[in-house]
Amino acid sequence: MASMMLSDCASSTATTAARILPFTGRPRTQLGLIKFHKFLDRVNFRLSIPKLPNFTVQSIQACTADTTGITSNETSVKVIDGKAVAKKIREEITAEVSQMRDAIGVVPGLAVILVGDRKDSATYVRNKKKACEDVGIASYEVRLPEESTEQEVLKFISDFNDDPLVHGILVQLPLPSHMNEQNILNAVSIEKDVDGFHPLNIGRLAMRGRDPMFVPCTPKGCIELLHRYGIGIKGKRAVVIGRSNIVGMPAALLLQREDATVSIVHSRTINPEEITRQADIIISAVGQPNMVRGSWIKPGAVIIDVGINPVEDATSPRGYRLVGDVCYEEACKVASAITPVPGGVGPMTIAMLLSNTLTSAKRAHNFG
Ligand SMILES: NC(=O)C1=CN([C@@H]2O[C@H](COP(=O)(O)OP(=O)(O)OC[C@H]3O[C@@H](n4cnc5c(N)ncnc54)[C@H](OP(=O)(O)O)[C@@H]3O)[C@@H](O)[C@H]2O)C=CC1
Ligand SMILES: Nc1nc(=O)c2c([nH]1)NC[C@@H]1CN(c3ccc(C(=O)N[C@@H](CCC(=O)O)C(=O)O)cc3)C=[N+]21
Repeated sequence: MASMMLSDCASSTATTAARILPFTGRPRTQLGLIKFHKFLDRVNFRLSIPKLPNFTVQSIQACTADTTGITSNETSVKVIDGKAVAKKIREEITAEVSQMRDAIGVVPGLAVILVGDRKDSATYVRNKKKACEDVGIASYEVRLPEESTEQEVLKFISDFNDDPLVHGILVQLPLPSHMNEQNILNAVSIEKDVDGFHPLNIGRLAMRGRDPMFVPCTPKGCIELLHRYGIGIKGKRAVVIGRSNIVGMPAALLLQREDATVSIVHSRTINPEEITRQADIIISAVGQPNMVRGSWIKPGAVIIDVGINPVEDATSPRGYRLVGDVCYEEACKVASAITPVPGGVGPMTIAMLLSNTLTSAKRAHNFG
């Protein structure tokens, strides 16, 4: 296994570099089965999560500084500030939550189920819980050990489905490999499916004239960014790179609903560069640092970079930093607008989760 530094795409001349991936080996800590939400108000339950995740290192292709042939527009690129937009949305949600509480004495509730002890998942769940607290949404959290059974997870889902205090249920992905993800996602009531991953919600998203109860948070956040920055979608050529159930596929469906003409690039696509270069709007959700180079981008295109890739960085206090799928420095020379990583789509995903939970509570109580 290689163990080298990943360099910035603007400065590296190396052909391979190190990529840091979440540790997927056997967990070191085993936690008992805890039905946490019943005790939430009384028990201050904390896990000790080390700051640094465990990593494995993989070889990847690095970017180089070679931008020959790229039309430069470095002075005019707009950085799409997802962090700032997400903050504004959270403020809007805070106001609505307090209105609802004052008017009918109800606060929205989000239940999060985390199975196993992946450090990245634990961090995401902690961030979601903190975001709920900040806007006044009640959060109920269940942490189950890696070796829990599917039946145990299904039982918690069933209890949350029946719990009137819970308006949204999120099962953190990925699940341990011995569990059937489909069975688990199917079990979430579509009225509480704030992730929008239930097949009925996805199916409705795909159909003309039908509306899902919820739209998946990350793709919804991407579209929300385009809207709030006044970037038109109708009639535009859009390319989505990646076709996962949670990001790429629903992002393509949403763009199509917004009247874009959509192409999807995946791992079997022949000549992805040529297809991507036709796009006015690129949404990349691949998980490969620096895959989308300056030469893949049509001058003036808008880039939404969903990728969150930890790469080694000895100069960072954490020993790593996050980069997207797009070679940011090269893209800035060609694109008209781009989301940074971090601070782009990530904070929007959490804001959309809060928004979906609020919508669910309003619907359940016929409020607003
Ligand atoms: N910002 C946010 O809020 C979020 C960020 N993410 C990040 O987004 C990225 C993608 O996540 P996710 O969709 O869950 O990942 P998946 O691994 O589930 O899917 C990756 C997709 O990328 C495609 N792909 C892989 N390699 C290539 C390649 N070389 N060329 C073209 N396509 C390729 C795969 O194709 P195929 O289908 O053929 O295998 C697949 O469709 C990750 O970095 C993840 O961390 C994810 C969720 C939320
Ligand atoms: N059921 C389920 N729903 C999800 O929505 C879901 C999931 N499972 N599994 C994992 C992915 C990943 N995901 C992210 C959310 C926020 C950030 C985020 O806020 N990122 C910050 C950086 C955070 C940091 O610095 O570590 C940013 O981009 O600025 C990233 C990634 C949601 N996911």
